[in-house]
Amino acid sequence: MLLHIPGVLDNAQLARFRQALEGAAWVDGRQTVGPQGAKVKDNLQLPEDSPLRAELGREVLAALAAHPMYFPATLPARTLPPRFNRYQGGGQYGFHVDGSVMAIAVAEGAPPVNLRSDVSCTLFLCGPDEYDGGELIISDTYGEHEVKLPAGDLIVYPSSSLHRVAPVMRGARLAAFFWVQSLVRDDGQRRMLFELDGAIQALTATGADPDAVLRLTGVYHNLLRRWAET
Ligand SMILES: O=C(O)CCC(=O)C(=O)O
Ligand SMILES: [Fe+2]
Repeated sequence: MLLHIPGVLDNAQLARFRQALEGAAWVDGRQTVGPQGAKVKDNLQLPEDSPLRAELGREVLAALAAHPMYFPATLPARTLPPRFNRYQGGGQYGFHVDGSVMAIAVAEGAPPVNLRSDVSCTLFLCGPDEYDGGELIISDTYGEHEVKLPAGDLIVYPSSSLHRVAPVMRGARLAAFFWVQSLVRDDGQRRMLFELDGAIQALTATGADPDAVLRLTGVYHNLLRRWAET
């Protein structure tokens, strides 16, 4: 499921993020990929251990937790602390598939745990007029989808899809990106749950028969109980 989640960060947050990232020390983005990815990746990232990455990443996670669409869309079990990237001067990331299993630190001194990437996320930090190119192009069974969203908006897409970022020929494209291990591994099941949740919310908001809404809510939870891996 390719899903656009608008308004994750507000203008004040975006202004702070942008100011902090403008002055940041960036490193070669190839540091976080294997040899295949490195052949097609040409961008910059905040260093893995950068305090700025940790601080802004926490703020992104807090904003996501407060957004009504994020939880039903992704059903997060584990999330990679967000990374931040920058493409400029023709920088791009050619077609690739994201790594399926990643190690994430959970607590200081504790051994890392594995995260299975089910959902890939990009949070756009620059508006579409600020740079030329830089579309995130996601290839699935319906063809190729070009995504270039307003600043503060998030795209979520299945980690199983091939995708690329087109060269940025003018300006700079700043984004946060991260992966989620979902409680529900299967994209089709997750999508049905999201649709069902949306329909229940809409019925509730329009004052539908509460008994029918309760029964549908029961179906939602019983499907989630059946499909969730915790
Ligand atoms: O910059 C983006 O939108 C996506 C980056 C990406 O695909 C990756 O780092 O694996
Ligand atoms: Fe990727």
